[in-house]
Amino acid sequence: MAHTIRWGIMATGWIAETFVRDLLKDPKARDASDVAHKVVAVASSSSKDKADKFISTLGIPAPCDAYATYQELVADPNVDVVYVATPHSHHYQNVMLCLEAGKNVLCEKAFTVNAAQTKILCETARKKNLFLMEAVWTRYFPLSVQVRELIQKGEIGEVLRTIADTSFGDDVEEKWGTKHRMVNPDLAGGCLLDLGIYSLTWVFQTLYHTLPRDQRKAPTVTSQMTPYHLTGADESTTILLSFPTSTPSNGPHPHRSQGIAMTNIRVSADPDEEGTSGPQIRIQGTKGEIQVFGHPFRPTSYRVIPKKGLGEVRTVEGSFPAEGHGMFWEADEVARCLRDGKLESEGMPWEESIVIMEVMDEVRKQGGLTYPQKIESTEYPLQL
Ligand SMILES: NC(=O)C1=CN([C@@H]2O[C@H](COP(=O)(O)OP(=O)(O)OC[C@H]3O[C@@H](n4cnc5c(N)ncnc54)[C@H](OP(=O)(O)O)[C@@H]3O)[C@@H](O)[C@H]2O)C=CC1
Ligand SMILES: O=C1OC[C@@H](O)[C@H](O)[C@H]1O
Repeated sequence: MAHTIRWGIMATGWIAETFVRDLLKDPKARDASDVAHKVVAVASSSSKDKADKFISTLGIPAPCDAYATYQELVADPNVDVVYVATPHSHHYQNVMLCLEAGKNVLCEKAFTVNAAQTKILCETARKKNLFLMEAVWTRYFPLSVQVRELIQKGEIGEVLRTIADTSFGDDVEEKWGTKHRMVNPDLAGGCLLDLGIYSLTWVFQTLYHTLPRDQRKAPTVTSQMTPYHLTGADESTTILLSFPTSTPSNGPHPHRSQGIAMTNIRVSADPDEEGTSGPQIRIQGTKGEIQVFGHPFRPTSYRVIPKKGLGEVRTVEGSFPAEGHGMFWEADEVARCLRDGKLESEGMPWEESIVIMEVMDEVRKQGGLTYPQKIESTEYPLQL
């Protein structure tokens, strides 16, 4: 019998729509018979009409309540878990609202504006015995799980370097202007928090998460940031991460590993959108390399290249069952965690979200990027 969870959706923007479309797909199409999803409530801070329209446009089956405030959503006793899909500037206030009301939460990336906010959210969830997860959906792709398993099995030896590039070649002024959340400092805009997080995801899930917990150590960070001339938010950021020595499971000598995480919204990592530029992620070990193709947030295939004489090159294609976007895998993880009484997901533990937020804090410090005091604040409640 499938364990069904009842979702409340906070906000009706682009990603909320994409996530809900995936929630409505039949789990059997992705071989998930143990969990199921229902969308029972949607809230829009703009108007009830907007929530109603969201429900009808997406064809969410009745009963599904529409609310004109987020407060009403978190007070709904039918909601098991809230999906927070507001801009990152608002995550701290919105997640606190959910937790204070006793709701479990899946919150979009970037989790918060800074690490201090993330720490308080995790502490609050722990105290209130509630589930909380940063929605880093890519980690739950079968492709990501397979890549992590290959690394842990020693397929490419000791992994010493990961290079990841999440970059869009946009006409920034034309496409994003000054008000869009991608570039608007009032909404914690900039490519680091929006896209750089995926490059960091690949660095962390290959060089950090694959180690036993007691060997995961925060990296040192060196970085460069280029501000967007119209708003000051970053339009380009490059980070060099150096992970401290850990005892390798498959090699005799302790080594440091390095990650290079790049993001840019003015030059693309895949200009012709055909993959001609090669992989956007390269994971390099002493016995070979794994290359990952497609956007780092939505990878489509990977290639294992053993060192000469150690085996054959092989390519593994991913797939998106039922023509989904790929967000249902993280939703299934939430359902399983709730079913099993877990407060956090092993795939994206609180501790790792905090370390990654600390890295981004340090990168912003080095690059001189600060956001308005209101959205950096840990005060709650605060009207933004
Ligand atoms: N996992 C992924 O692949 C993606 C994740 N994201 C993340 O999701 C979040 C939302 O992004 P996205 O859906 O693209 O953003 P949108 O601008 O499309 O939607 C954000 C929604 O948040 C609500 N909102 C509440 N307060 C504000 C405010 N002050 N300004 C703007 N919107 C507000 C609005 O919904 P309402 O009026 O209904 O309350 C709005 O529609 C971000 O944190 C982003 O990083 C985004 C894209 C992809
Ligand atoms: O999380 C994201 O992934 C997909 C991108 O298009 C989007 O800008 C970003 O927020």
